[in-house]
Amino acid sequence: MNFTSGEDASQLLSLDRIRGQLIRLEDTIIFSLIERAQFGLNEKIYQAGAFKDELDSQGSWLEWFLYEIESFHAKARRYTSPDEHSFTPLEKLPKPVIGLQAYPTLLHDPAARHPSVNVNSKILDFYVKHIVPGITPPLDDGNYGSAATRDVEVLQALSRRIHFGMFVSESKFLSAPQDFIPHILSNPPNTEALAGLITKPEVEAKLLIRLRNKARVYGGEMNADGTVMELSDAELKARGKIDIEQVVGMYRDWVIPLTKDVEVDYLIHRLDGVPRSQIDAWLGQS
Ligand SMILES: O=C(O)C(=O)C[C@]1(C(=O)O)C=C[C@@H](O)C=C1
Repeated sequence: MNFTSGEDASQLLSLDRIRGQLIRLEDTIIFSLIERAQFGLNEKIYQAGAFKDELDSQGSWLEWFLYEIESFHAKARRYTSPDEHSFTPLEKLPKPVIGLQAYPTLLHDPAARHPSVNVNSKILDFYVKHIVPGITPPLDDGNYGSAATRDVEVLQALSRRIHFGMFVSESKFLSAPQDFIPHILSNPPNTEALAGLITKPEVEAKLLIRLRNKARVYGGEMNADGTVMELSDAELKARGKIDIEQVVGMYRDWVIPLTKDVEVDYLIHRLDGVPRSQIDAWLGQS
């Protein structure tokens, strides 16, 4: 999201605007999966300690890549942007070399910074265990650097998409705080009721249809003369471009559920530090 476009918080937090970002990120995610799918699985790059002599580390080759790339990006202040979350713990990364940009305050700070809304370790886990083996042939082709470079790109895009749940949640909360407050204040917070309030089945259904169509178009092929080749989903998969079912399944089973977890985890802490007078004013709106 361009946070410094000069628009005010209510414009930036419009649900249509945020959903537009989620739709745009679908393109990034599908293209980066297509890029990764060119290479073999290269299982070794995900195994802890497989390169311990070369890297002097017990972590995996991919974790080393994340650390090195994120170290550079941290210097360029990437992780000071409210929609960016590093996979490497922030305290292990270098400080930005230039001053911080002034971002508008869109999120409730204590909720946005709460550790429970950072789901990067879950993203890394499902991506390595379920997505990479689903989209790549089970080969070791030695392209360890190329494969890990693409992995980092997919992971960064997935992380942005899923943590955008905080903006979705803030937008929904501000449009009807009186609906959320009783469930946040109940002891323990009523996570089921909160999940019910943020879930929009019709939006999810449209997303999965759109995603299938996008994956088919972006993974499609043309002849050298530019004519579009009519290929079935199975033929596309056989050509090794992208497995459409894997893309749709990844969103259905992981991306949407984790986005909802982020939304609910953010809401649970949405009233931390908020004065009682403000809560009463919100409740009085009903
Ligand atoms: O668009 C929303 O309202 C969202 O909360 C995002 C999202 C998604 O992950 O795409 C998640 C939950 C809703 O059920 C619908 C869609």
